[in-house]
Amino acid sequence: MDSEQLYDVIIVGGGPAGCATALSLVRSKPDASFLLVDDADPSKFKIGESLPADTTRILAYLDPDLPETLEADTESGKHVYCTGNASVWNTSDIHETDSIMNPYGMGLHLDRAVFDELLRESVRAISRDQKPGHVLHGSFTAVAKDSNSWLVSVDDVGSGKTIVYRSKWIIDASGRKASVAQKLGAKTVKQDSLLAFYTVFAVSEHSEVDDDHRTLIEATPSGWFYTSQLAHNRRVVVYHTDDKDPSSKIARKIDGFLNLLHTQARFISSIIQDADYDVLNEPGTSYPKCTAAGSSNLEPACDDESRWYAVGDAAMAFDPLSSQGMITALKMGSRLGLELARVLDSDTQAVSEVGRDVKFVGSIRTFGRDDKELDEGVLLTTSALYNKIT
Ligand SMILES: Cc1cc2nc3c(=O)[nH]c(=O)nc-3n(C[C@H](O)[C@H](O)[C@H](O)COP(=O)(O)OP(=O)(O)OC[C@H]3O[C@@H](n4cnc5c(N)ncnc54)[C@H](O)[C@@H]3O)c2cc1C
Repeated sequence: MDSEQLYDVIIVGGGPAGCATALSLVRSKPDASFLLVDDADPSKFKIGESLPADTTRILAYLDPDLPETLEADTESGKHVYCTGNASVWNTSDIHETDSIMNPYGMGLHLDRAVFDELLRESVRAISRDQKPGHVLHGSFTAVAKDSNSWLVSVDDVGSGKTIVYRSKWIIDASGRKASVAQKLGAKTVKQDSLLAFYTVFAVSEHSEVDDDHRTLIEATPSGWFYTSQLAHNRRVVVYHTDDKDPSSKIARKIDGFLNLLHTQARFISSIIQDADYDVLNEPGTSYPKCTAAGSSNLEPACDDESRWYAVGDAAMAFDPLSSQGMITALKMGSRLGLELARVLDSDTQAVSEVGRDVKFVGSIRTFGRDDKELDEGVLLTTSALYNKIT
C-alpha cells in the first residue's frame, strides 16, 4: 500500500456492501485503483446469517467463482442449508414456506464472519491480479479534504501506526455506524428503535434431535423471536423489541432472556430444550448481546460534488424480519461499483443514478411507516437496482 498514491476510490468497510462495490468497480474498470479498509476480526461471531437462495445470482455477477466456493464451504460444514421459513405470527400454529417452492432452491444459514471473509478474499484475489487494488486490515479514524482529494486516516492493525491515504472518492460501507458519513456531517434518521438481543447456543455432540433447518420466527406479546440452526452444532436465538418496551430491560441479562424465550416462544423453546442446547460458553464472550436492528436511512446518503457515497446499511438499514440486508447491500454495492466506473471514465461529477436510488429509498423509508408500503418500497428498490445490472 502506498500512502503517496492517489487512489481512485477508498472504500471503508469490507462487509457485503464494500466488497460488492470493489468487485463491481474492477469488473467494469479493471485499471481502477482502490483501497478497501476493514477492521473485522473473522474469528468473532457476526449476527445476520440467513442468505436468500437468489443471492447466488448476484455473487456470480461479482465473481464467477463465489457460488462454487460457497457451496464447497457449505459441503465442508462451514455453513448449513436453510430448508425454508416458518412463522408463528398472529396464529397459534406454524405457517411454513418450504424452499422446494423457491425456483432458486435452498438458502443458507451462514457463519457470517466466514462469509464476509470469503468476500474479502475475492477482493484480495482481484487485487493480486489488478495491481492498483489493495485490501487493508485497519480501522478508519478520520477524513479531511485537501484541495481536490480526500485524506483518509487509518490505524493499521498489524503495525499499530496511523497512516493517511489519499483518494478521489470515498465510500462509506461501514455498516449502521456510517463512520465516514457521520464525520462528514450526515445524519442517520431512525424510523424506529428496534433492538435485537441474541444468544448463541451449542450442543457438545451432533444432535440427531435438532433436524430443523428452517428459519423459525415466533411473535410474542412485546416483540418477536427468530432462530436459525448454525454450523458446528450451534443455534442462534434472537429477540427483538422496542428499546422503550419493559422487556428490553429483561432481555439484557441471560436469565431474563431465557425466561422470555421459555415462557413466550413455545416453539423455539421446544427446539432448544429437546436438543439439550446450552448457552455457548466462549472465553471473553457473554450472551445475550444487544445490537440496533431498526430501520434507518442516512441524510444525505451521498454528495457527488465532494465525491462521497454511503452504501449498504450505512445508507439504509432494515428491520431483520425481511432477511434482505445482505442481498440489498450486495446489490447496492454492485450498482455503485458500476456507477463509479462510469464516473471515473468520464471524469465528471454529474449526479449519478445510484445517488437518486439511495435518495429514493430514503424518501420511502420516511414516508412508509405502514408495513405494506415499506415492504413494497424495499422490493421495488432492490429489484430496480438488480434490473439495472442484469
Ligand atoms: C439482528 C440482525 C439480524 C440480521 N439478520 C440478517 C439475515 O438473516 N439476513 C440478512 O441478509 N441480513 C440480516 N441482517 C442485516 C445484515 O447483517 C446487514 O444488512 C448487512 O450486514 C449489511 O452489510 P454492509 O456491508 O452494509 O455492513 P456490515 O455487514 O455491517 O459491514 C460493515 C463492515 O465495515 C467494517 N467497519 C466498520 N467500521 C469500520 C471502520 N471504522 N474502519 C474499518 N472498517 C470498519 C466492519 O468491520 C464490517 O466488516 C441482520 C441484522 C441484524 C441487526
